[in-house]
Amino acid sequence: MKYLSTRGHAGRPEFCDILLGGLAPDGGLYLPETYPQVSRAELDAWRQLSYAELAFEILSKFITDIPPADLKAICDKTYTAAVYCHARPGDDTAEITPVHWLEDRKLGLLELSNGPTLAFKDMAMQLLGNLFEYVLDKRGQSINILGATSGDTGSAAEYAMRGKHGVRVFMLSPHGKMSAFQRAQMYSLQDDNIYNIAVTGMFDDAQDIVKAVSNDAAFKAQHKIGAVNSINWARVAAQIVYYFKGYFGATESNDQQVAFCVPSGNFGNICAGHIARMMGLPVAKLILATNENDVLDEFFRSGVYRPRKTAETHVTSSPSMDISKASNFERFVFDLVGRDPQKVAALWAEVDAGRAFDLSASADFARIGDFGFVSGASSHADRLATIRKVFEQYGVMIDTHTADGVKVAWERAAELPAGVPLLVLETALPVKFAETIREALGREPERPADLEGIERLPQRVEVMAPDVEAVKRFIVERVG
Ligand SMILES: Cc1ncc(COP(=O)(O)O)c(C=O)c1O
Ligand SMILES: N[C@@H](CCOP(=O)(O)O)C(=O)O
Repeated sequence: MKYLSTRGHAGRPEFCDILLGGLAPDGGLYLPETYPQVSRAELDAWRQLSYAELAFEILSKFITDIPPADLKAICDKTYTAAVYCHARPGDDTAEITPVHWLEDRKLGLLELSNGPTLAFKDMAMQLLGNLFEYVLDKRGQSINILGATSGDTGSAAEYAMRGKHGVRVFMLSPHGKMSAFQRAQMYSLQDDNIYNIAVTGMFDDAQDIVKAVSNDAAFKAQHKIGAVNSINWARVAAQIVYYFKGYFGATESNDQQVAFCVPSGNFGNICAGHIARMMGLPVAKLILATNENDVLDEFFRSGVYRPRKTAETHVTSSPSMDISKASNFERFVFDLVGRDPQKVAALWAEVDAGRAFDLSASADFARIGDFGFVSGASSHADRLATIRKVFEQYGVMIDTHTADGVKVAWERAAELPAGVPLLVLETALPVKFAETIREALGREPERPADLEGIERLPQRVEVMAPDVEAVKRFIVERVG
């Protein structure tokens, strides 16, 4: 499988090169030259598979430069019940990502947050940790990962990369904007290969720094800079598996369709759903849910993409979705405009100059319905009401991001064809956002025993202005 850049760069790398490279040299994002298709016979054969087996089948379609036996071993090593051990009490722990029905076979949660850091990122990030180690060992190389987090990517990446040979992680987080639990998860790590930098800005400032460093080809090559954010295709590829697993969990036959509602920020998770649908997974609708930072909801309703500036980005009680410039949206727009890299490059020249673009009158936007997206937004009050309602009606405690999803799912469910089950992707567990859970329910969230007292551990973090050169200096001083 060869890959191309959304902005047209001529190289046609294979998977292992883009795993280590992250962003394309022209600043675009990598996508497969064509989306592999899944046949009915494959769907029939895959229905019974475990998560590890399914991941292997799907990833084999995208990764053709790792021998199948090695890829199988990496999937088996990654997806074990011991790693995904934070299941909701009473759920089938052997299944790794079970569906927890709220309304029988109608509305359910796809439990993706049972991994080490209690967020959906773990499912993909644990695989990336093992893929990096495998490829670096084979090539005798090392990598310095520069990442940005609004709260969950950071800890998921750091837990996945701790102790991996040849890997250092430099993670930028928004100073003072994450929950106490999220800060503790990252900043309490004392491993030699983990560096936390809190920037005095929002996630988008941190992500801009990551892209600026990555776009400095000489610095990137000299200091072996890599990425773990969903700008790295490997993250999106690993996230595609969620949708197939969710489909099999929610349906009884491959004649059925399913719908997904996805709490969204950087558009990485739902982008994987879009690709699963393009591969032939029977997905009736992809429902995108935002919080008060509603740039993406605005686009799907109006055709106008208007990234907000830092000062206009709200600090909310679903902080991991406090994103106003969604990196992966570029991947979707590439498909929307007929995979025309010149059009994408022109649109992102506007975005990079701090401006909006408007596709509302274009023939491309006229086809938006073909992609199955609908959207909605949620507020702090909605979040509290949804957390309460789900707890009172179904006895289930959900986190603030999942609550944004459930709120929008309820709003849009009536538009689905009759009999289509709707899964909300559970993107984190409630203990990560205890303050809001207390506000909603007047009680403490459930806390896994192994994460008891994490907020009291000593923390190690460097606070810095959002300055590309300062971040580069920090890296150089540590890697030599
Ligand atoms: C808990 C949670 N929910 C939702 C999101 C949004 O996902 P994405 O950025 O892939 O759209 C994130 C961030 O990735 C997250 O951490
Ligand atoms: N929501 C994420 C930020 C987006 O990160 P990505 O790695 O999925 O691109 C976070 O919680 O850090």
